[in-house]
Amino acid sequence: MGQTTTDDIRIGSARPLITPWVLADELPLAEGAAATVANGRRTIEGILSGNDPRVVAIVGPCSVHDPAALLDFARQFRAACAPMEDAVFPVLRVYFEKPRTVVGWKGLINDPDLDGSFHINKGLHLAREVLLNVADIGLPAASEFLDTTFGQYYADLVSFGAIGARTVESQIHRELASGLSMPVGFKNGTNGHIDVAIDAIRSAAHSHWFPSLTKEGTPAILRSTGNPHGYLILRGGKQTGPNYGPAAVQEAAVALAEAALTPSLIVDCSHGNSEKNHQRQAQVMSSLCEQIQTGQEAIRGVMLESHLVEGSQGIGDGSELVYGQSITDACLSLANTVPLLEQLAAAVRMSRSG
Ligand SMILES: O=C[C@H](O)[C@H](O)COP(=O)(O)O
Ligand SMILES: C=C(OP(=O)(O)O)C(=O)O
Repeated sequence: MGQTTTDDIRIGSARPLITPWVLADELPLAEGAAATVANGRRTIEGILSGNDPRVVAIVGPCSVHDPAALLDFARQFRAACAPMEDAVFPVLRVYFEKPRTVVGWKGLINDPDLDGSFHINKGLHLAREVLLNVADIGLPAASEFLDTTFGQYYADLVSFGAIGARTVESQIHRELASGLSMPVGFKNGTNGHIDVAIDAIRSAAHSHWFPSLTKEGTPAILRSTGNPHGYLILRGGKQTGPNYGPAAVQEAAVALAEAALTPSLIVDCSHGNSEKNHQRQAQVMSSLCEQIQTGQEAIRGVMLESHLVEGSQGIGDGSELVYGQSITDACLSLANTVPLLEQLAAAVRMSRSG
């Protein structure tokens, strides 16, 4: 009789994973792109820490599934924002990792062919390539870090990181954020409570020791120095409902100040704040503009889910998709997003002049 098996009983198969070093060697970061990333980080930090009067606008599809459509969006978004750059700093939402409520497509890295073939090495290549192209267009990128090691493959190309509502309470994500090189936004929890995000900002500001991967792919214990640029993102939630209104924003600003943090936050117009109706993002933006105009200084950033084509579509087998339409959360079209950004720019200008 053989030895009783106790290990890897539920691991069906394994494939080799490329190392971050090999990927960066194949897709290196050139000086021009590095400058775009670094300038983006610096500007976002300046705005969120209250030293730059502009507002950060993080805009783009819920998820990237078609790199060509994302880059098409990026070029049009950049051009549309050019006349507003005195008031609104544009950042492209470039999300590759999707946290699912139960199950579903988990993003371009996990399943780049959209068909359950899970070619993760291909997904990592595509993600890095997309981010290099976005930097070449001249836009800083924002992305959610979900897997705690994937950042090693592409974080050098990201100007703003997000920790999502489903992982904000997770210690390993707080450790990860403590070592990230860019400012990081922490969403309130899916129930809407902001205390967990404030705890996360405080935790990530500290140094941590945690296991990860070196660029060469070796397991290592890393020591972070702590991230002083953690910010709250209000996204509404199931128990509290939306939290973009004047009372909720003021309450959040007070809670940040009480925790000895900069009373500066970002409002996500989508998710719990739109109650998953993408068109309601316009209502959220109107309220934010009114608050900015009437002197609410805590609102330093907004997030909008937007793509070339309004709405969303089912993924099917991935072969018959409408170009430029989301396959995860429904988005506003870029055409319907630009007037909201113009409204925001006008509110920012007005608040500064008065
Ligand atoms: O942002 C995207 C979604 O809201 C998030 O991934 C959860 O999606 P799901 O509830 O459809 O799984
Ligand atoms: C999943 C997301 O948001 P949240 O964590 O707020 O649900 C997202 O922004 O893609």
